[in-house]
Amino acid sequence: MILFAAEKAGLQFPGRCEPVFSDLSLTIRKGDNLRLTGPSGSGKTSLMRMIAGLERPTTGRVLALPQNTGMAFAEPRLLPRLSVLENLLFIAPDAGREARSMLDAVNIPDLADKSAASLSKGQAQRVALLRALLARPDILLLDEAFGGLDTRVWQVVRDLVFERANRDGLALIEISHDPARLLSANAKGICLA
Ligand SMILES: Nc1ncnc2c1ncn2[C@@H]1O[C@H](COP(=O)(O)OP(=O)(O)OP(=O)(O)O)[C@@H](O)[C@H]1O
Repeated sequence: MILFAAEKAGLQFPGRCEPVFSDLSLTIRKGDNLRLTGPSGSGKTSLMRMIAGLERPTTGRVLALPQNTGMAFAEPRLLPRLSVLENLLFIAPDAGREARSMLDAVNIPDLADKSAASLSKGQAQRVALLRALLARPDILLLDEAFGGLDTRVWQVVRDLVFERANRDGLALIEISHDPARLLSANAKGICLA
């Protein structure tokens, strides 16, 4: 099943002489694992935003967009005035039981009622991932999302993502400058120059 397709897509921001990328044809199917690579400023995040439907190509065409995307970034972007659980229920109001069980799965069951503003970066990154998963995405987009995690916690996170990927067939798209922090060892690389 095709979740995203672009044909010869290019993206140029207003006021810029050069497009960020051009002539990019890409198809993402259910269950795919992709890694976006390329130097800083080459357009990895911009391409992710296009996959999520947040940027439109300025040349070429997008032929298919996913219905639901989940995104997590290096900066967790939680709502600081809400508790951890409230941040999760904001996305999925009826998923209280699932949210608590996911907090348990990533080793932070005691943080449910803590203020999001009081979390460490690694704790907040885990909550941001759970929020992305609770959106029931077809595609999970991870943009340097796990730099704050120690190896043991990172492995726990990886297990949860793959359990969901196997259950729901979600496609996984990752950006990480550190190959050791890629969840999928079998990800196909898309290199932006
Ligand atoms: N909204 C925007 N308006 C104008 N220029 C933008 C916008 N978003 C990104 N850019 C520019 O597009 C280029 C690609 O940015 P992007 O964040 O996609 O790169 P990246 O490969 O993800 O970089 P990094 O690895 O440093 O995170 C950069 O030159 C950036 O300044």
